[in-house]
Amino acid sequence: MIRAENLSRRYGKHLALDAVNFSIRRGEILGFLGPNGAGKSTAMNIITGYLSATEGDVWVNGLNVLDHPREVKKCIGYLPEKPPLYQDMTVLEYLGFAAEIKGIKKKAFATERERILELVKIGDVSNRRIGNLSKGYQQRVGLAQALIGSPPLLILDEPTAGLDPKQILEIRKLIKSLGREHTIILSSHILPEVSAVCGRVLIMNQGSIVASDSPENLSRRLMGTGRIMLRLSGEKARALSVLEKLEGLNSLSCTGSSEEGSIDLLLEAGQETDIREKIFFACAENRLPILMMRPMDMSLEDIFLHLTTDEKLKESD
Ligand SMILES: Nc1ncnc2c1ncn2[C@@H]1O[C@H](COP(=O)(O)OP(=O)(O)OP(=O)(O)O)[C@@H](O)[C@H]1O
Repeated sequence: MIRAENLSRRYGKHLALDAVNFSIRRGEILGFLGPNGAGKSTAMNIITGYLSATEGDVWVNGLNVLDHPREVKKCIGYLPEKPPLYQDMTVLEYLGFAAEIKGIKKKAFATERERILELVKIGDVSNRRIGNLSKGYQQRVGLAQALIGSPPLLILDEPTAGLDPKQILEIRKLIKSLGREHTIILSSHILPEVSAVCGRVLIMNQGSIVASDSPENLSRRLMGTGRIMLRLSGEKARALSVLEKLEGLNSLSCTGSSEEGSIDLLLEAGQETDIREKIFFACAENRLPILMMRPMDMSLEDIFLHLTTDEKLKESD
């Protein structure tokens, strides 16, 4: 559905997008995830044709965005970070206006209007002035505008920004349901958002893509069995002397004691190294009963920080 090759964008001297490559299959819900300034909006604006790339190409539905701007725009429903809603118009007036701008005939719009109002659940406010609606409702109106003309591709820039927790859940649910009929790209700097909604995540940082995978695979890949929490019954000094001899162990520390006569330990091995069996046999041979052994999961939050916190970022903090 979308293919981007070597996309770069400079703003003056600043390289906001640095030769990124990605593609999106039809039917995917893809999340652009990254801290502020990572280049998410820039990438989205290039795909939609609102911004030109300094270098590189994007194809939407096989059409080069630069060569076929009108056709490409027709395939895309775009919800910018700050949707240009006219506060003095009623919802219906605004949607009619948006349809007109998209070149959709009045008759065609009239037939899809009810479906869209129903889909984004704004039928009950359709005659109210946009300026009087809550932020959540305004976001729905923005989404309704993007859905006019049934574009196969939806691009949603920070669709839940500024909403309260209840509104966030509702919009996420709505986006998920839209995913049945549309290919969707959404950007977010909120991790739970992308893991809740997206099938695949592109993690961006400082204009580059630092990871691309499903939320589950990202967790699995980085989680590994590298860090293990262990609770043993026995004496601390003896436990440490047995465990520190383990092959493949990078670090060992005692984190306290949560049961009488036991000791809690944190063991770290290399990312790809599974030392659980070694721990078991070493403890068994030395008569140190294992009360608990648990690999420590790396949350998507940890992964994100791991991938996006580098020396450059630390310097600028
Ligand atoms: N019109 C512009 N002129 C100059 N610099 C810009 C312009 N637009 C964006 N930038 C810079 O380009 C970089 C990428 O911005 P972009 O808006 O794409 O990031 P983002 O990941 O969408 O961030 P956010 O979540 O804050 O919207 C930032 O450093 C930003 O300051």
